[in-house]
Amino acid sequence: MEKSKSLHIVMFPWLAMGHFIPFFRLSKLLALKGHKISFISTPRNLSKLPKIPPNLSSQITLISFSLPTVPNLPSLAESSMDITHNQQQPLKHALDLLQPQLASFLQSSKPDWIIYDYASHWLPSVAAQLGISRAFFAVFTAACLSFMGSPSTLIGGGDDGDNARSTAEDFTKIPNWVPFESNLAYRLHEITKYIERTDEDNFGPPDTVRFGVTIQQSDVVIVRSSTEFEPDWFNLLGELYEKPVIPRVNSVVYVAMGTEVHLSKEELSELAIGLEKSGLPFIWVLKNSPGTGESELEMLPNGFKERVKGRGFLYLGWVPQVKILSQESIGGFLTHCGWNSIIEALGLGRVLIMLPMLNDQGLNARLLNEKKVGLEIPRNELDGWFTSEAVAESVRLAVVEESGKVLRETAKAMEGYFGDFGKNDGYVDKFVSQLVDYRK
Ligand SMILES: O=c1ccn([C@@H]2O[C@H](COP(=O)(O)OP(=O)(O)O[C@H]3O[C@H](CO)[C@@H](O)[C@H](O)[C@H]3O)[C@@H](O)[C@H]2O)c(=O)[nH]1
Repeated sequence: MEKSKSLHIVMFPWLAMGHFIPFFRLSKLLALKGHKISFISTPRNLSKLPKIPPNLSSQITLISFSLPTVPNLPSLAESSMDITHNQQQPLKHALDLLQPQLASFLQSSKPDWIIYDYASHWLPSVAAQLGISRAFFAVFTAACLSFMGSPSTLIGGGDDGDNARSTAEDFTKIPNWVPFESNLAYRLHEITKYIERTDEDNFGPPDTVRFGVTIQQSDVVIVRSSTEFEPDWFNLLGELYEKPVIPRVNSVVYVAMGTEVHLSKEELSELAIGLEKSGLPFIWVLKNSPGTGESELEMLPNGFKERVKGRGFLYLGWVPQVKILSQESIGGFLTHCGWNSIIEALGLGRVLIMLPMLNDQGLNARLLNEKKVGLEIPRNELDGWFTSEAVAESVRLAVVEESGKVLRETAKAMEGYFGDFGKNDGYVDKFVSQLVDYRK
């Protein structure tokens, strides 16, 4: 198995403890997966971070930039903790002046990704010009982000006049883009404090614009919350942002049936409705059907794509499967049980939801079922028929329900067998030496 490429990822949180901590935790999780992290902040902020665990010290580099001095900001202040509520804007002024240092760091180090916060709204375009992939890591709930609205609402002006908010009262109303019952709105006293700006606060754009531009110019938005906890809000957020919104818990189901299996229209439909009923986010790889010339995407039930918008991502054609499976947010793999796919998934400790169709796949499924690294979707033994309920229940059990915990843990333990590249290297060495001996 090819090891997924080790990435160089730059992290740049907003200057606040409530932001460094989740950014640092995410850095550790990514470093544990073998990726290199450059964590950028200012000297006093970096000194407040927890110690980097010894096993990750070679993976995470702390990069210190001095915070430029600006009017109205106390000299030693480097984070929101060090200042009053009214000094937030000067702190953002200082942050904005870090732009040239960030730009030259990115230019010289050429990372694969940069993960940033809402305040550095100038950073996505700097990264884009350098060809660096961009993720906004939002340390807020999907409900709060949905309440704030789409990037164009946040940026305001132009084409979004109807949704523009100008007075504090506007924030006490449930937004008209929320399509379901909700009581999510501010109380007047809460918002008055938030939108209050003092005279010296007029440097740089307001937070709404910082958020809007950051979201608009990112490739993906990572949300530090869970889709099981707030499924409706995650759905809405995907629609508002029109880009992948990745929850930070492992609940995304990756669905792929290899290169040879072609499902019938009826099977595709049952699978689609099952994924919809599961309520979980999913990434589904679809193929062209050589027989009919129709693609699987065209064969999906009417209205399905619209109903799962923002939660279900459908790809037609070839995708980098190992790269997708290695994403932190993947919670399970709905698979046809092709042996390559199984090795890849278990090498990354992903629990399996099995739907075998051809060749060795049925036997693979029996073996894997016995090993308790996943479960088979219940079928009619004679004709193989499965229902959307069976799909939804199996997916939920494997990925999120308490009763599936043992399957998830057993699958995770398989990383030791299939994901140990050192061991794999050892096998290859042994194999090569056997080849040499045999030739003698
Ligand atoms: O969009 C795609 C689709 C596939 N893959 C890769 O292609 C390979 C597919 O292999 P596998 O999962 O084994 O699926 P199939 O090619 O469908 O499987 C055939 O080959 C297997 C190995 O012999 C058998 O177990 C199966 O029964 C047989 O159908 C894997 O490495 C995937 O990661 C991608 O990277 N991107």
